[in-house]
Amino acid sequence: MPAHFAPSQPLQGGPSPSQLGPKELLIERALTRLRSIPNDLEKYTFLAGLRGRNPDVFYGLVGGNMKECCPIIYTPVIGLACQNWSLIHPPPPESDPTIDALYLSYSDLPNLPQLIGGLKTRLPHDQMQISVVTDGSRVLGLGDLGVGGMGISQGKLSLYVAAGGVNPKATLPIAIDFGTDNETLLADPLYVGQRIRRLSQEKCLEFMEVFMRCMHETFPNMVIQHEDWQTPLAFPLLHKNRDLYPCFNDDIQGTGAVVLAGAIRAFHLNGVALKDQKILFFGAGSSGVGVAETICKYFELQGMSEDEAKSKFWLVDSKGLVAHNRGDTLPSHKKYLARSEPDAPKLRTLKEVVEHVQPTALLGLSTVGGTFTKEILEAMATYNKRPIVFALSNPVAQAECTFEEAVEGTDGRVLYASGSPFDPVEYKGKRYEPGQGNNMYIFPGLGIGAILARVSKIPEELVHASAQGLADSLTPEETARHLLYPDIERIREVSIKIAVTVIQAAQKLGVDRNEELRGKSSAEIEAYVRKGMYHPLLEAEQQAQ
Ligand SMILES: O=C([O-])CC(=O)C(=O)O
Ligand SMILES: [Mg+2]
Repeated sequence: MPAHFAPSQPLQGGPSPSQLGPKELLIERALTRLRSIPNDLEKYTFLAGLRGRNPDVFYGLVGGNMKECCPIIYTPVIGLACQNWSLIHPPPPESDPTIDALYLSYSDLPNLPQLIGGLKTRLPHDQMQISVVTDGSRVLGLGDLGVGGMGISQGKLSLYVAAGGVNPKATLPIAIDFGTDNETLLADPLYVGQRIRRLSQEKCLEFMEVFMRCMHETFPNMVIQHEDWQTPLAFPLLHKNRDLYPCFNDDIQGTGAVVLAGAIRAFHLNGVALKDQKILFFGAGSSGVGVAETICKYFELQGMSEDEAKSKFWLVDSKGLVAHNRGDTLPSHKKYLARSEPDAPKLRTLKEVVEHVQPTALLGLSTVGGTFTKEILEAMATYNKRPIVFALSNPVAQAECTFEEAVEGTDGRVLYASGSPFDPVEYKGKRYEPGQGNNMYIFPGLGIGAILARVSKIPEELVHASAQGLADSLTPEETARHLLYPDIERIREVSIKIAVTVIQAAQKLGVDRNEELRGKSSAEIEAYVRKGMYHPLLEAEQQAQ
């Protein structure tokens, strides 16, 4: 498939929205229409169409109604959209110069310098700020969805705008078609990607090396977010590029940071000293290992030696406890936190490991729904006054347990977070509120901070700073309610706080290139961040960017 551009959909006839009243009225009308649509996928296509036709109204609507709109434009409904991408993705009209989606494939490799270089004149904003790039090989917990991964790139960028205040014109979603190993897509004549098997890891990395170089040469200040790459590509991409370009992997580092922030709160609330925490991970892919290593590093920063910090972690994968003496060859990303105790090879199931370790915290990043059974939850409640249970796999059906199951299994004592949204629960006459440990709390703030500081790269310290910024962003009222994360409706304020923390960390490390911000106080940096943000309700000429 050659590179092609899929611009936003033009309005078909009729008066333009600007003739229909002020933006506030258009937003109210769109919200009323949205609420009248009974089907989730139709709600998604309605909002995607609105984003193309009138970004200000779309972002005004989303920004003012985060709780209601996020589950549609993002997890979980975005998963459904990616699964149905061939039926719903907008066709690429030749004439519209606005680029809303860029598809590339391996056959573009010889022309990448011209193709990417040429974007500079074709894109609507000469200062592109952020791109989210996927190959769709591991979309949420849904597996290989081929070019359907474009939905994720667009969904993440919508949150960059709504939550992080990035100018929508400065965002570029990219899906790279390296084929697919999804049998259903391979057999589907309507599939919009190439119906070929996935290319080798070597070919994908060869392509990505040129891609990253061309992107950086064309847009030197652009932050690139790698999203939903399967583990064997995610780690090499991160390790090869993190010291060369301003880039990060959202599943490894963004998820790592958001879970760390929730864990900092949970460790405080369960009242167990850090040195006595025992953390068990179910799932040892890119997200599981990314989160475990982020929390492990935090323990070191809190004064533990590396070995002591590592001793607090257990990883479980489909073969049981991850251990050096298990008898199989461990992939490199699993080695760092692999155990060595002599009885490790005997522990083959999650239940066996839970009973053996008696963890204070059980974190699920397995993509296998329902694996935190009633028995396991009840066991966690016998070991702990306040058991920490994070069911982080996405979307909803992949969550290791629902919030209701966690509350019932622990008699209401659980400290719970999930990746996808769950409703509050009434149990024995009391109302309980879940936390949503989704990287959406991190990447908009980390990204806008990195963009505004014009960082040359994104070292791990910046990721840790974003987690700290998030953990510090709860209001006294949210803290009193024992919440793990702030209210999602405040996500812009939270992102501003994270951005300031990230900018200051970048200055401390000397990876910032924005001289205008050097020597400024927190309050001055915050004012700068606020001023640099896109506000959908302001007219174009009032926008700073
Ligand atoms: O997109 C989300 O909701 C969180 C995430 O990165 C993933 O599950 O891959
Ligand atoms: Mg992801």
